[in-house]
Amino acid sequence: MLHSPAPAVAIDGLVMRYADKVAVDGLSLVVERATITAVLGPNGAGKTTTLETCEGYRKPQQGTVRVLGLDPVRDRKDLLPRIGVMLQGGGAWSGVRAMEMLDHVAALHAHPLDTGMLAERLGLGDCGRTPYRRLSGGQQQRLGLAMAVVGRPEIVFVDEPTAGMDPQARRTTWELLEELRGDGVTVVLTTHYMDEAERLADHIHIIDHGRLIASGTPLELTRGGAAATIRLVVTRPFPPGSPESLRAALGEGTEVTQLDELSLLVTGPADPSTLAKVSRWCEENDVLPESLTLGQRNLEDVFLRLTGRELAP
Ligand SMILES: Nc1ncnc2c1ncn2[C@@H]1O[C@H](COP(=O)(O)OP(=O)(O)OP(=O)(O)O)[C@@H](O)[C@H]1O
Repeated sequence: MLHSPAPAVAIDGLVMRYADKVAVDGLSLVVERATITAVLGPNGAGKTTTLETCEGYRKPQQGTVRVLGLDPVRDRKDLLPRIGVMLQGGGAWSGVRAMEMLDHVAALHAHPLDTGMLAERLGLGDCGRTPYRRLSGGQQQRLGLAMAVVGRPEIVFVDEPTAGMDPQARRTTWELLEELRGDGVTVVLTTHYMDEAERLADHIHIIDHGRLIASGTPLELTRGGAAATIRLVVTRPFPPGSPESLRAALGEGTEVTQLDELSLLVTGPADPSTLAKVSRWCEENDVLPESLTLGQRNLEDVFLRLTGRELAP
């Protein structure tokens, strides 16, 4: 009987603690091969710890982690040549020149990509002789990405790949990640940027407090029939209890989340009847709207609704 290959990543009941701080709290998720999968979550959600466990840098304290069907700690030797890792801090020595570093990493692999072409592709052609510590933040990020992919890995883990990059560099990075997927490589990335996840990812796992709180394609996560948003911004702070009272006024099928003291987000049908109810509620509560904006529900709203927090970097 033919067996289908193991998923790129299979995490089951992972628990990771630092002293008595629980960083990952019973996380289970699967990443299918040849996808771009985004792990989204606010600061401290446990994303980096989870990735480091997949990369074999940390041993699961509870639960199991499998990457390409292998145990990242026990089978490290077999797995290492098959995975690429882009670390948040870059991972290069400060005095080494950019191209020397890339060539050094390439030499560790049996069938590396052409480093000159890869550097050119990522816009690093002009800074090949620049010492690592003199590269801009965005250049260091791109070099980190080049180092992660130069060995033609089957799966690449990229932690916030475009943090600190200008828009042009972000686009180049996205194109490279899409090309890798096209070649059958699995890309697992963490990001704070909703637009990045929405634009790039085939599948998104949202984690918060070390737990999986939602999972799906960008479309699955953002759809919800006529679900849309109304953003109500007011001139004076809302009276206490406003979200609850507005929710009661709007009735079933709507969610109200307070964004800050001057703005509320209503998720639900943004139809004339809901709008009329919002303005009637304003009148009855002596609240003067500064703006009332309609929008389609996006990932940012989904995240906000699930966690009550914005996903600010
Ligand atoms: N080496 C460590 N020692 C102690 N606590 C740690 C350590 N590394 C992480 N933590 C804590 O564990 C929790 C999860 O951290 P982690 O870095 O995995 O989250 P994250 O989602 O990657 O955050 P960020 O988006 O800020 O990178 C946080 O509360 C963090 O403070």
